[in-house]
Amino acid sequence: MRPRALVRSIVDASELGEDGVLALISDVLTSAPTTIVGPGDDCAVLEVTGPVVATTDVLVEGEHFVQDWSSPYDIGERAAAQNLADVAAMGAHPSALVVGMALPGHAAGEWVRECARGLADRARAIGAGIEGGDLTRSRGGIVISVTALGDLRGRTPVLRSGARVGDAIVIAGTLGMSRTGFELYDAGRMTPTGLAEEATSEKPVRELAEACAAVFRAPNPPLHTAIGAAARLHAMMDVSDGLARDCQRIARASGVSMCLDSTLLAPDCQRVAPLDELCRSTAWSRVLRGGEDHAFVATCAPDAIPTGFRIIGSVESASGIDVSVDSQPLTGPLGWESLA
Ligand SMILES: Nc1ncnc2c1ncn2[C@@H]1O[C@H](COP(=O)(O)OP(=O)(O)OP(=O)(O)O)[C@@H](O)[C@H]1O
Ligand SMILES: Cc1ncc(C[n+]2csc(CCOP(=O)(O)O)c2C)c(N)n1
Ligand SMILES: [Mg+2]
Repeated sequence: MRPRALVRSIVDASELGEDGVLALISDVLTSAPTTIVGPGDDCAVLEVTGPVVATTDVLVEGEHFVQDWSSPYDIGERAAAQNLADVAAMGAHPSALVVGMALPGHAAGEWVRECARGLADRARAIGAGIEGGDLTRSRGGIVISVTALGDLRGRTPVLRSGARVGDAIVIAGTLGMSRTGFELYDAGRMTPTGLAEEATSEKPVRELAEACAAVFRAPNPPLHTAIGAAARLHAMMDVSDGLARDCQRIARASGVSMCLDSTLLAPDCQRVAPLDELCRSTAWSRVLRGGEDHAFVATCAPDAIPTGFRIIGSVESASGIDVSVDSQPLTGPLGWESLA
């Protein structure tokens, strides 16, 4: 099992200095074989052919992760995963990550190394390198900013604006698990050593809670499934803010209505429902409005569902209602609102 405790004692970033921290993580940051100049110079130099996709996501301590809940390795994996999911959601192959870290002076060098290891392991698993970054001081909490680049390999990008009337709405990956994990941590029911003793004694429920907590700490979206399906998909995005909110983004970008079918989402609800008593919202709400599993929601011709995707609804002509469930408009918040 990975070390989950924050190791503060070894050597502080302020003692190590920028060059010292860089030296500490340099062997962890593996560059891709095709890279011309990796970490160490003013810029990386990458071999690129054709269009490049580019995306950035910023993770802020207290907003996106909490050190009491997540290990530095988890946080590195999460930072990589959510950027890799954005690249895959365009139908592109991730090729490079560039990582900025703002660290409080007391952050342990070992913390940074573990975080870098999480980043590098996830990047390597999909064939991408960590090609550079920046280290600076933060007088607040830790901030990690990841820029990801990807290669379309001759394909056209899969946009949010491509959904067509008559398409099926399809999904690959889990829904509601990250939100369930978040609610368990937030209520103090999930602790670094597992589900609090008094929460439940049923083993399957404990295992489910652990699985949801793991998805919250570091989601594992099916990147290969999304990239492999791209040629058949008309529109796609990764679900970061909630299924309903992200369907609304596709609806608005494509000028269509996204009609979800609750019976087709029932398996997702049933998966997380055993934890209802320990959560503050219902399984249905966690599935519909919870984000951060980074599942892929897409649309495609109903007779051409790609491997690894399943139908959850249909695309209909714009009715003034962006997202409906069983023909009823959704009321209340559709998902996470970052600046609220
Ligand atoms: N500060 C900014 N400057 C320029 N463009 C931005 C800025 N912030 C967001 N955007 C653009 O707005 C769009 C939506 O951004 P958003 O961060 O919501 O992406 P997302 O993939 O939907 O969500 P998430 O950040 O949860 O992955 C993206 O195309 C993004 O590049
Ligand atoms: C400590 C803590 N509190 C709440 C959440 C939930 N959360 C934060 S950002 C976000 C959506 C994407 O936002 P952005 O657009 O900022 O990337 C969600 C669902 C969390 N991960 N950690
Ligand atoms: Mg996205």
